[in-house]
Amino acid sequence: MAQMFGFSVEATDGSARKGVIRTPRGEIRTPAFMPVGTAATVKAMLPGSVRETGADILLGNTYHLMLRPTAERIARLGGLHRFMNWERPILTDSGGFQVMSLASLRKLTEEGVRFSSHIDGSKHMLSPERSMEIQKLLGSDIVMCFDECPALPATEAEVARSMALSMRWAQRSRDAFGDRPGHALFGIMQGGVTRDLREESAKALTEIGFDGYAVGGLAVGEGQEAMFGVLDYAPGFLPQDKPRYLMGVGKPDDIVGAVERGIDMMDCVLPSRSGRTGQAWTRRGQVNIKNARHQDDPRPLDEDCTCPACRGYSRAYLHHVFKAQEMISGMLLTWHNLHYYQELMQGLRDAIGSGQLAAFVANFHAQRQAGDI
Ligand SMILES: Nc1nc2c(CCNCC3CCCCC3)c3[nH]c(NCCc4ccccc4)nc3cc2c(=O)[nH]1
Ligand SMILES: [Zn+2]
Repeated sequence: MAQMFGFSVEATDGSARKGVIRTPRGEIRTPAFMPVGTAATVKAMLPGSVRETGADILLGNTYHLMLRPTAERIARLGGLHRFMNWERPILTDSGGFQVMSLASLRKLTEEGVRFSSHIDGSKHMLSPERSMEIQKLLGSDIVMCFDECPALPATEAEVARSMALSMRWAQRSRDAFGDRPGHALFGIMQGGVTRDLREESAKALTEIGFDGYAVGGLAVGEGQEAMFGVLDYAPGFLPQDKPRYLMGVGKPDDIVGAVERGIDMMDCVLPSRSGRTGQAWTRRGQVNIKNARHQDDPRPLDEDCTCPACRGYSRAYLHHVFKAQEMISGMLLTWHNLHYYQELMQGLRDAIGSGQLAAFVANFHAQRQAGDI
């Protein structure tokens, strides 16, 4: 029997679930945070270090890799896992979201999106079929449907039209994906902040049938309150025996709130991107290490953290290497942030497993102070 893709829920606490996704390349403990490896690397991290932080899976991207070095070249070299020396699961986004936020001269039609590369201006096209082909060439374990995420502000009519297009593209993605044992295809729910549209989108995706379902169209500027408002009902519209993936989220408190509302997987550039700019996330809140108040501070970022940055260095040192723009600065803070995010996920998994999520969440908020700590 070809090794399959499967999801099992081990425990629940309210709407939250603790589970595991089984893939031929390894297991993914949920709720899971997926570090982002945009250009076939989690910036400033070796793959072994990403694993040491506790990550079971990381993200790749159709848009960036199709432009450079191209999916065909990566396929010729043995696929993305071999290419970037990460043999565990990889999820790739379908490219639609990045085209709309990064490419120039974009032309959106029923067929797909024509655009010019933000790297060298060359002309490209993405469609459900081409996106499936690229993700297959990359060899990703979890493939995302090619969708359209409407930019805000958008009227309800525009959101409805965009959602309908994404549902037609979801069917075309499903048809083009074919039958690939051990590989998964996830649908992406759209519908903005409108309950009826979200329900309609969930129904359409469930009828097509996917191995997992993402909640898309959020974390696009609507704010945490509106996002949680949607998450109060949207995950419940999706099959409860399949993983639910909230795309592009988020800050630690966004993650906690999403898990409470039934989300199993999340990805965000925040911990790595902000780490490179000197922004550390800790259990007691944020530390902007470039702030002069840290230049004589002998304490670690976080006394309770066991990451290399916190065990080997003072805030004074981290402040220094950021001011001096030394490469080690981004390495240490990225490692710390990814380590903190994975520790948060482990805490959430343990709390759900022991029916203590409410207490965990209360303690999470009680420890956090506003401002720079
Ligand atoms: N298909 C698709 N992708 C979406 C994404 C990209 C998720 N990350 C992919 C990852 C692949 C590798 C390259 C990087 C991206 C989203 N990201 C956000 N918010 C991010 C909000 C944010 C948060 C922190 C910093 C910047 C932006 N909303 C999203 C909605 C959608 C969506 O509906 N459809
Ligand atoms: Zn640390």
